[in-house]
Amino acid sequence: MTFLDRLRSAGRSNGSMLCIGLDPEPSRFPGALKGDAGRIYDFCARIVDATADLVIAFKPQIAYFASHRAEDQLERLMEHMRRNAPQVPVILDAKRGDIGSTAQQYAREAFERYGADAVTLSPFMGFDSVQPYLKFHDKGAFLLCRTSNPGGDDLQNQRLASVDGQPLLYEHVARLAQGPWNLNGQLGLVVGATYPAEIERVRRVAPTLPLLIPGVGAQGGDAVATVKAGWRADAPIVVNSSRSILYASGGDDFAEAARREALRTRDLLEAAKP
Ligand SMILES: O=C(O)c1cc(=O)[nH]c(=O)n1[C@@H]1O[C@H](COP(=O)(O)O)[C@@H](O)[C@H]1O
Repeated sequence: MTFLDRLRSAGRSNGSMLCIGLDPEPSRFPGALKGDAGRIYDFCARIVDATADLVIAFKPQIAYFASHRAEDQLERLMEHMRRNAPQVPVILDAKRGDIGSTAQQYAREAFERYGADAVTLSPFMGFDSVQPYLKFHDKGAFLLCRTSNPGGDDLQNQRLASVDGQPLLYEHVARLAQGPWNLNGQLGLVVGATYPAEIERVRRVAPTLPLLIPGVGAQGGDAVATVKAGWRADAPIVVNSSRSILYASGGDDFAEAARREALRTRDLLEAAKP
């Protein structure tokens, strides 16, 4: 089964395009867990167990684990998700990007060490920095295209006078991912929910790619406009929300509160389908 098949299957069975981002920040943990980096696994596993029937994917962000020397807890969490939510694909958010020989190591880290189904990558260093990930044929890779942050403008919105049609840089990334770089149909794109008009422009260039769309919830992206701009019956969109779900409650009911917020967000997204 390819990554895209797994994504479609989870989207169908859970009736969802919501992805929950696992960005554990111990200082924001509730009750007895507060401040305890040794409980990152416990916190995330509770969230996963409370929401696995509501999501199209989970997206752990590697920095939230590595900065606390908690890679072992990320390994345990990946195993936990494989065991308890095997139908839900896991996107490791690592935003890697390096020369081929180093990229091979990053690919092994994501797909062999952590067993992720897909990874996020920066396309800045070009095709040979992406290719090592594509050798894992059943895995996926999302290339940063039009990111959700304001500084995304600095480079991604530059016009490329040297390329036919003079596209913006992010449109060129979308064109490469839809066409020549997508050797085995493993690529997707990251576009921010904070810029729905740009999602529409990306969709014009990349009509069939899966889109990972972070920025609803804490970053204030418009969930309804996002779905209207990006949703296609045959190309899944994966709309990520992290903080507003993880920290929906600061109390011991955090998992139940996360479930309520996930349900609300899932239903809001589903209702916006054209
Ligand atoms: O690749 C990403 O996931 C990503 C790309 C992007 O353009 N913007 C963005 O916020 N993200 C990630 O998505 C998550 C957003 O978290 P919240 O703002 O708390 O929902 C974080 O893990 C970010 O690192």
